[in-house]
Amino acid sequence: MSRKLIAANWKMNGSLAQCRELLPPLASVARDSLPLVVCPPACYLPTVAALAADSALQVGAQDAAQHDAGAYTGEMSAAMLRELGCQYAIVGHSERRHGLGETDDMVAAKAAACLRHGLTPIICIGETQAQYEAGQTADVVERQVKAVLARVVAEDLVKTVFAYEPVWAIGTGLAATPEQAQAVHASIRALLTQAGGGEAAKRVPVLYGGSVKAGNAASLFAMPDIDGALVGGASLVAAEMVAIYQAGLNTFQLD
Ligand SMILES: O=C[C@H](O)COP(=O)(O)O
Repeated sequence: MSRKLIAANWKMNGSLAQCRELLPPLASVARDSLPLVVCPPACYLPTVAALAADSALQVGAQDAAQHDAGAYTGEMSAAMLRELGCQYAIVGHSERRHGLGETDDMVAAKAAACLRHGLTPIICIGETQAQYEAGQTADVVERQVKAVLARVVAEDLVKTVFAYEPVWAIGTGLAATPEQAQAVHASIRALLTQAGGGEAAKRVPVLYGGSVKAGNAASLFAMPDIDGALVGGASLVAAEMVAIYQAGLNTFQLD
């Protein structure tokens, strides 16, 4: 299995009409050799799963509860998301960490809940602008990765995906340079090696997110430790998302 992967995070955008407009072009280009995961708002998951059904497209949620069931109004469990047709769930997106107060430990618990129910967690990590300017990127990323490692055993680590998303690059049009992102990705890979041995380092995709678009995707994908992208704004434009995916098909060495 290739460790490359590209995911679209629609955030709180879209409509039923947009699902019907955005899915067919993606379904027609998606290949098994490079997983393409669409993460719409939860209410559109059944529609997106139905539209993806006869293609190689895969479906992901934007969040998953840390608990399996109970009195947690508004939450959706990993098992429920599986029933809706999800194979993946994003956890720990910075908009939830910083906007909704999710802690490192909550994010790690969400990743563990996904793994208990056969969902692949796409675990987001990354420093804020203030942390970046204070030279704290390496420490922040290490702390966020280690919180996950404290809850996920090495055997399960190979079933995860990490996404490095510097908060200052999200939705700003100011992507990290390929070299900046590569340096952080290499440090994440080193942490995975320490925790899970060579197997985890070899198999866990480490995606980059933050202002990825058709124009910069290929240069990011050319870096040895950048295994794909978690795309926000550009994923709402079918032609952009198709072009980003095609940059992956053209740049990555796929099995
Ligand atoms: O999950 C996606 C990221 O937050 C990136 O968003 P963006 O591509 O709009 O910068």
